[in-house]
Amino acid sequence: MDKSWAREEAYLILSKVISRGAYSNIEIRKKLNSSGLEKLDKALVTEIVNGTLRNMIYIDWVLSKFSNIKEEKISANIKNILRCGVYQIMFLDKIPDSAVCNESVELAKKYGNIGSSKFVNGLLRNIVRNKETIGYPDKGKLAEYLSVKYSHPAWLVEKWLKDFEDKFTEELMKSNNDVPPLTIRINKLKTNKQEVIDDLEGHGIACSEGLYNEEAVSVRGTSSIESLEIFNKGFFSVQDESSMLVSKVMNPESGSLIIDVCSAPGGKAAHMAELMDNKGLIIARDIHQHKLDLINKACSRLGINIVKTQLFDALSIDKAYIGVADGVLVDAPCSGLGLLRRKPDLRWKKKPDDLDSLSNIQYEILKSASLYVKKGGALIYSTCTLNKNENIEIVKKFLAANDGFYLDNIENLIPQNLYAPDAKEGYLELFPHIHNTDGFFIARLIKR
Ligand SMILES: C[S@@+](CC[C@H](N)C(=O)[O-])C[C@H]1O[C@@H](n2cnc3c(N)ncnc32)[C@H](O)[C@@H]1O
Repeated sequence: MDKSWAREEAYLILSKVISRGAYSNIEIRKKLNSSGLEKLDKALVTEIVNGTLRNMIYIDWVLSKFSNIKEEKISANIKNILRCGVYQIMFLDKIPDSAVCNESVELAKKYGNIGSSKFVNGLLRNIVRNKETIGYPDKGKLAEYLSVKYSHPAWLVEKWLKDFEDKFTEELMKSNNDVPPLTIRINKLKTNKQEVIDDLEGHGIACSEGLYNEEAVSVRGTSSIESLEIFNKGFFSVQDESSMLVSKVMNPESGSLIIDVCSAPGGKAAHMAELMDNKGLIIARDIHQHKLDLINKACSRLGINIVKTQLFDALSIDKAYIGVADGVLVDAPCSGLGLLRRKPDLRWKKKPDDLDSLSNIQYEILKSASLYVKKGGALIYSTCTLNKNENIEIVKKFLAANDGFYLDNIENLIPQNLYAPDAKEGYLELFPHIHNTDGFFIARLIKR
């Protein structure tokens, strides 16, 4: 297949994501499943789309340094063609710069006009001539320097510089630009780890042990693991190791009653059912019916029948379950700042206001959910974000108003090799640059 076609596909996906707010992972999957691209071309499309999105603030900074036309006067199509071009020039070795310039010019003729194609030609060739000396903004203005160098929005960099040490913030941002590992969770109800590894390796997929969880396997060399027969047979689920640790911290006993108040698409509910040997009852709730359907589909694939889905708003109180659950999981809707390396478009879709509104909802959900926990039962609060106001601050606020709960030492529930300095205090934080997992927060509270 012609490489230029792959790069045009990348530009079209990128335009949809940037200009029309589509989700990059969904658009990439849709396009690649329907196109006749070969494996290597698919990898190139994915790399250009995700790489451009990950590095967009830096790319726009480079463009602004060399463009003689103000950014707001450049049409969206031309801006996106330029962004793809600059990404390939600055970050990819495998495509000659001259080919990138020529193809960007052709795209500009097709999706712009002759005038804009001349502008693209001049601008990109100028960047190619100067690419070794472009550099970054002055390090003296640390927030601006980090924001441009690692392409994170300035408001987020400023926030993290307040919450964490400078070096910690830089390392976190750097690792957000890495391609994350793909991890699967073996379903012990149907198979064992070796059987899955043998099958995957037979398909040319490289496997290695997970870092922390015995049921985890890290896989490389595939973009379509969910199309394999053993996936359809329910032998495994795709899940990051951070998410697996939530169910470990719940530590549900076989035969127990668990209420998962924000459960779709059901990754943790299914994992808890596997840990419970499919015995007991897990009530899995969400406010979206179409998302509950995903849980039912996953459970039926995995051979799980103890998960009962219910459409229910976690902000409401269900009197039928007051004080009866052995465990309640609040895997709260959150700003998702722990997923920036997995979802490259998230960093510029989030706005600072989103964070404040979420923390109120999270607190209210935790308050309602706590009512279902029986004496001695566990209340787990988790998020996939790195924002203290949505994490430990929510737990502290809850404890200040509810002395019937206390934070429980989780040292014996988590793997020995997991760096978790706050485990004794009842919670843990995971960071991509420290743990090589998604960013996560998990706390375990017990009802007195
Ligand atoms: C972080 S996700 C849960 C992920 C899930 N626990 C898993 O492991 O697959 C948060 C979920 O909360 C749901 N949600 C948001 N607000 C809710 C509410 N008020 N009541 C119930 N569910 C809610 C969202 O639809 C979303 O599916």
